Amino acid sequence: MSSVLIVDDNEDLRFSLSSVVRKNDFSVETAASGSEALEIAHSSVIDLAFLDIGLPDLHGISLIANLRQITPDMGIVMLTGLNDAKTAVEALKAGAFDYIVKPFDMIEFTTTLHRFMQSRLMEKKALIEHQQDGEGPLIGQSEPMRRVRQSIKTAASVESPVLITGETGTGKEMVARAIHHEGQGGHRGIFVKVDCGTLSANLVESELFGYEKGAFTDARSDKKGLVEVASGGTLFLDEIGNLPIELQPKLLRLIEESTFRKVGGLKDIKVQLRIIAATNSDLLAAINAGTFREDLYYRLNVLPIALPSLRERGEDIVLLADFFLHRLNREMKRDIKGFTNPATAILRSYPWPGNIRELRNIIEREIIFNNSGWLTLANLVHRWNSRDVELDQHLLSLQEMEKRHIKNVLTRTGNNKSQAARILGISRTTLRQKLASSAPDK
Ligand SMILES: Nc1ncnc2c1ncn2[C@@H]1O[C@H](COP(=O)(O)OP(=O)(O)OP(=O)(O)O)[C@@H](O)[C@H]1O
Repeated sequence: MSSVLIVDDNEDLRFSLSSVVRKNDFSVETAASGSEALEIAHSSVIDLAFLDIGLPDLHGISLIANLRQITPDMGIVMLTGLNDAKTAVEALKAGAFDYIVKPFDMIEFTTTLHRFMQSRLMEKKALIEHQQDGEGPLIGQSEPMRRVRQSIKTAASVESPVLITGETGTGKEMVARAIHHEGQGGHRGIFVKVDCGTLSANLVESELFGYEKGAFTDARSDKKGLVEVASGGTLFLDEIGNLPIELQPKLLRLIEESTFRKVGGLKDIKVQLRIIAATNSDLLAAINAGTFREDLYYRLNVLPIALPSLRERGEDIVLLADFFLHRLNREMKRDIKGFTNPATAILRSYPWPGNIRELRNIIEREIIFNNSGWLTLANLVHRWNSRDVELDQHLLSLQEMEKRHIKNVLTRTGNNKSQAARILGISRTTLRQKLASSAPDK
């Protein structure tokens, strides 16, 4: 939830404006004086402040400068008196986003509030533009996926942390995005992803929490961390098992107390955000190995969602394959008709160690090299390097050979089962069993 600050010495106005802000799903703080406002700005992440021009201790215009020193991109809307065009202009020059002339009605106030929040959302989205892939519908009707959908609904309706587990490529990030979009955060805030596995301990800390000017040699100015960028939205911590142990207490504090400190910072900053973590490693084993804190694990694991592997998802495999084919056809301006029957059988029996990501990539490659209009997945067969799969293949072909051989012998003997059994070297009962198990539809 984004945060709004109302600064006015009139208590009634503070009360009515803050209830309008709350009704619009933003969180709100109020201050009756300039000094109170500065105190709040020091200790909370504020997106937008409405400032009365005539405060008891400070002129509104000087307060703009002071607030902007603390949070350079805080949006400020000046509440000016009638016929005070000069102050309004001064406020805009000092960096205010807009001004509203008193007495104003609540529609004007709400419109200004939304106009600013909308532009703030766009700015934040631009900051993390490179992260916007991974959007799209969550495909799947299998029983395990129905349960996952139910968990997404539950998670979206509360604010507690969520821990998503599952093999690589099973859709952990997609599920995290779905929770964000269905939940509160989706209306107002943004989804910020941090890959804990790709940065060194030092970098993760400043990337996550930001730093203050002078925190280290290169820190020539303050830098916002991703926690602050995600304020009002969702922070997605991917590969949480790789979060350096020395940073784990800082994350625990963020979850438990909703506060953090920038690198080199002396004050605690309050922030409202939703935390979703994901991992494909065994966190309990990491706890035993001393690389993951048990208290953090239990704090994150309030709402666990375990994603099934693709091979456990039955008919979803074919649904997903059709979905990717359809989408890639459109994106690549191709007109591939579908999968051949043997290719569909391969889709169902391949173990998909790389799960949905692997399925998508294979289909994409097949489309690129396809000239016939139907995907055969011929390359996939060659690429199968898993021994189990090869074994499965041989077993399947042996079964097939046995079936054909029995059929041949029966034809030669005019369907005489006793004679056929003798030739085959098996009993009549075994022959009957084999015939039953290789019935035409099997
Ligand atoms: N249910 C789904 N429907 C459609 N596409 C999906 C689904 N689940 C995953 N995908 C697609 O599969 C790919 C991998 O998904 P995602 O990145 O969410 O997996 P992950 O579990 O987070 O992977 P990793 O563990 O490697 O980070 C993405 O391209 C995603 O769009």
